[in-house]
Amino acid sequence: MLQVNHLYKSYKTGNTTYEVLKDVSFSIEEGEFVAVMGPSGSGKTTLLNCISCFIPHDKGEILLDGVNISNMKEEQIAKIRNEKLGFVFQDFMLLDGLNVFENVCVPKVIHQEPYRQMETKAEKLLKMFEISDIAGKFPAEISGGQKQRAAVARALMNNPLLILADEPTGNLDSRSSEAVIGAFLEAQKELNATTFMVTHDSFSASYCDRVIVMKDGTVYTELTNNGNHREFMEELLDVLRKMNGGE
Ligand SMILES: Nc1ncnc2c1ncn2[C@@H]1O[C@H](COP(=O)(O)OP(=O)(O)OP(=O)(O)O)[C@@H](O)[C@H]1O
Repeated sequence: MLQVNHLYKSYKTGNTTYEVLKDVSFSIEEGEFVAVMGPSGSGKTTLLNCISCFIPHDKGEILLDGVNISNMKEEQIAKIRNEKLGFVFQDFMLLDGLNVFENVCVPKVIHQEPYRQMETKAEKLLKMFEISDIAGKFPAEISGGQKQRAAVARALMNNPLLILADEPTGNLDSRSSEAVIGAFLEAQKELNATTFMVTHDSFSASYCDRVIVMKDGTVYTELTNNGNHREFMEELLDVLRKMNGGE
């Protein structure tokens, strides 16, 4: 589904060039839920922004369902973002003037989809994420966990090939985080959704199939979940501790 091959990205500040991604390679299969973790400054957001086509990379390639989306033209990028990718952000990015139902429908409105079709799909997603009862409420009237579940529903409206989530539980307490991770897992189970999530939260990451750990702009290691999320969380915490120089 997603293949990242020998990706390099640097930022220029004045005369200085900072290499942030250095030969990053990995792949994600269809239907996988994968997290990327690592210390602050290790390049996680930069990696996500390159895959999202928000910023160009210097070298290497990014293949989405076999199509090379590296450094495409602006129009093509917009099409990929609208049709192939779904986004979930740390601060929800819901539109304050629209209710939950309308927010979830936004991607379909952009596509000018017939109302009845759009309504059926939105209702299905709201039900799946247990937010049907708040469909008529506005973002200011609902909890953070409910906002993020609405954002996950919105990301799924166009049946994207890949959902990109940037710290989706970063602003949530542990109960709400669990509900949001539950929404990603439900999307995986019911819709075979593929999700790539940047997170600092080992608890959330421990529900993923795989975790890619980054350090200094490279892939430090990849860990696979054996199905026991408690054991996986211990394993993750252990690797992060060791990487940070503990023991
Ligand atoms: N636009 C930019 N211009 C210059 N340097 C940047 C820019 N964006 C990020 N950086 C630098 O690139 C490095 C990697 O940043 P990035 O945000 O990708 O790391 P991260 O792993 O996501 O960190 P965090 O966990 O703190 O969000 C950092 O040293 C950062 O200061």
